[in-house]
Amino acid sequence: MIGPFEANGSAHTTKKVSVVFVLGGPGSGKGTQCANIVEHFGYTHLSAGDLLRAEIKSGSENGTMIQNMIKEGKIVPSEVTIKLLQRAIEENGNDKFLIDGFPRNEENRAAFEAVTGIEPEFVLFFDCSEEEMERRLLCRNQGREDDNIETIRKRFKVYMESSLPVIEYYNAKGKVKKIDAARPVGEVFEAVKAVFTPPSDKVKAASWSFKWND
Ligand SMILES: Nc1ncnc2c1ncn2[C@@H]1O[C@H](COP(=O)(O)OP(=O)(O)OP(=O)(O)O)[C@@H](O)[C@H]1O
Ligand SMILES: Nc1ccn([C@H]2C[C@H](O)[C@@H](COP(=O)(O)O)O2)c(=O)n1
Ligand SMILES: [Mg+2]
Repeated sequence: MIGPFEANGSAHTTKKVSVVFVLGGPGSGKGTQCANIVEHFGYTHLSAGDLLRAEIKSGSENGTMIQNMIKEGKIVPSEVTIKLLQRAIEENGNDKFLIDGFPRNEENRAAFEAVTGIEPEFVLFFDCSEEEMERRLLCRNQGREDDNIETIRKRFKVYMESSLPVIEYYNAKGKVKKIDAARPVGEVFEAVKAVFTPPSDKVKAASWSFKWND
């Protein structure tokens, strides 16, 4: 467990949570793999991008600003995104969260740490070539306003310039679990499972297969 987490900024509400940041380029498969992790390991999936898109739909006062930034592939000010993440964590009964697509830049990272006091347990990093990510985004077909070639290129630039340094920051702290995400979905998930399976369970699984083959 990691904490303390003061979800509403008051000293009275303290929820201890365990957080895994899920990072990787646009289209690397973060959302796809998070759905599998939720099913197998009981985490709650919070996608920063999904929360921002829901905020646009809700007609909030920040909606137009968020929409314009997403269309330009830019990163929304941390204050806005952190509030949405805090609210989602606080309203959820679970204590294990996958935070997908956040922190996206140094400002996101430092502000989240300062406001919540949360250090991620580890960072799951989906490593994939730009060519493969571009192919996937152009086929995604979910009606996202930012899945057009012009915005995709801007998102890649922001990823290289602002998001990779955050991954490097956590790598220097020994917190990054890197996954080769260029393979088919099932193969990627096998690698992901190995990261989430406690070492004691891996020993049990190995001895069962030994007995089976006996
Ligand atoms: N390993 C894979 N092989 C082929 N296609 C994949 C793989 N993983 C995901 N996809 C497909 O690629 C597209 C992008 O995947 P997904 O939405 O999970 O990426 P993402 O990292 O969440 O992207 P974004 O940062 O834009 O939200 C989807 O259409 C998904 O079905
Ligand atoms: N921390 C974040 C996460 C996302 N956004 C904005 C900018 C992204 O291009 C867009 C889509 O995110 P995705 O669904 O691809 O993870 O949402 C942001 O500003 N800050
Ligand atoms: Mg996604």
